[in-house]
Amino acid sequence: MEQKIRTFKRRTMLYIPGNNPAMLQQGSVYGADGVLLDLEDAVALNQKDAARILVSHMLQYVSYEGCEVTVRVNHIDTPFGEEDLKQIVPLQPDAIRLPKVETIDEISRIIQLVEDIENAHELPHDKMKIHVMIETALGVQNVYDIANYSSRIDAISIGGQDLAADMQLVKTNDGIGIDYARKQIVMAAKACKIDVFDTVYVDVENEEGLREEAEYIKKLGFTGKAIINPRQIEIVNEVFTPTEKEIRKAAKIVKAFERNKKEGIGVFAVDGKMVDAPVVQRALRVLEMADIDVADI
Ligand SMILES: CC(C)(COP(=O)(O)OP(=O)(O)OC[C@H]1O[C@@H](n2cnc3c(N)ncnc32)[C@H](O)[C@@H]1OP(=O)(O)O)[C@@H](O)C(=O)NCCC(=O)NCCSC(=O)C[C@@](O)(CC(=O)O)C(=O)O
Ligand SMILES: [Mg+2]
Repeated sequence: MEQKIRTFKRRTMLYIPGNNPAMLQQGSVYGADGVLLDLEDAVALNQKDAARILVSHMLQYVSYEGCEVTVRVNHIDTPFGEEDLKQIVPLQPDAIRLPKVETIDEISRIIQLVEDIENAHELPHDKMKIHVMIETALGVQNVYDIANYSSRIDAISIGGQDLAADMQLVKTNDGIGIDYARKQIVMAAKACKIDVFDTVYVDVENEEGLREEAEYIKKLGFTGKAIINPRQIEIVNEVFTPTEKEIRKAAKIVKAFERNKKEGIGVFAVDGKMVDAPVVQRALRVLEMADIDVADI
């Protein structure tokens, strides 16, 4: 299977309401790895057209340098979804994020429409990536087939607020109700070798709670997390950035691996712990996340 894991950082993706010019203008200055310009649930129904126009202007005239720019469009079956795609796709943001995808039929219709629009504008099909959001019980059941549908899908994410609503549960800070879905979605992403993003943490004032949740979802295997406020960036970035200790350990493993490889040794011990190929692979990932070139260690 084609290897699709991205090599650059995607720790934090900051949602910005698509009808808020000030927030849209300054969204990339806070240090998030990406911005999510939102036409969907952050925008009231009577603001949908205005938001689409504003986001289109921002994509053309604001420099989001250093940030991955993703636009979340409305669902294809709403009165706004098709027009969102018609206006946004020609501007080719780095990615579009598709909310509440539930079936292969939906994803196939959306990708067909995206590619029809690209054809009409003589645009390539391999530049703008597609992120799929899983936000309903049916979506969770179909997640692997959806994620695996097209090589343009390079990330999936869980929408915890909508999923909790669909499951008719009260979303608690410990995330128990959506835990199965988180794990299922991570596993589907890993099987497809694509990135996977966690849902937002809505309690903006609760820094400790955010840190705990970020640490938990990192352990589950998430690539990063959607966030809603600039104050959340530093905490999540920190959790997803390797510590000095982790970097030193990873460098030691990789160096030992290089030494042993020359002598034909594939399994050995570092500080009393067995090291074999998967351990080396994880150590390399730590160095990659810390922006350290193996040649420099
Ligand atoms: C939460 C709050 C109201 C708090 O307001 P506050 O007023 O207390 O904010 P303050 O901290 O005081 O702001 C200090 C300074 O930062 C600026 N500033 C704040 N937020 C900024 C920002 N986002 N972007 C750029 N700038 C920002 C602000 O303008 C000010 O600038 P300045 O005046 O110059 O000092 C505000 O942040 C906000 O609206 N957030 C975005 C909410 C949003 O997009 N929701 C939809 C996406 S979720 C969803 O749909 C669920 C999901 O689909 C998703 C999934 O999980 O993926 C699912 O189903 O789960
Ligand atoms: Mg949602």
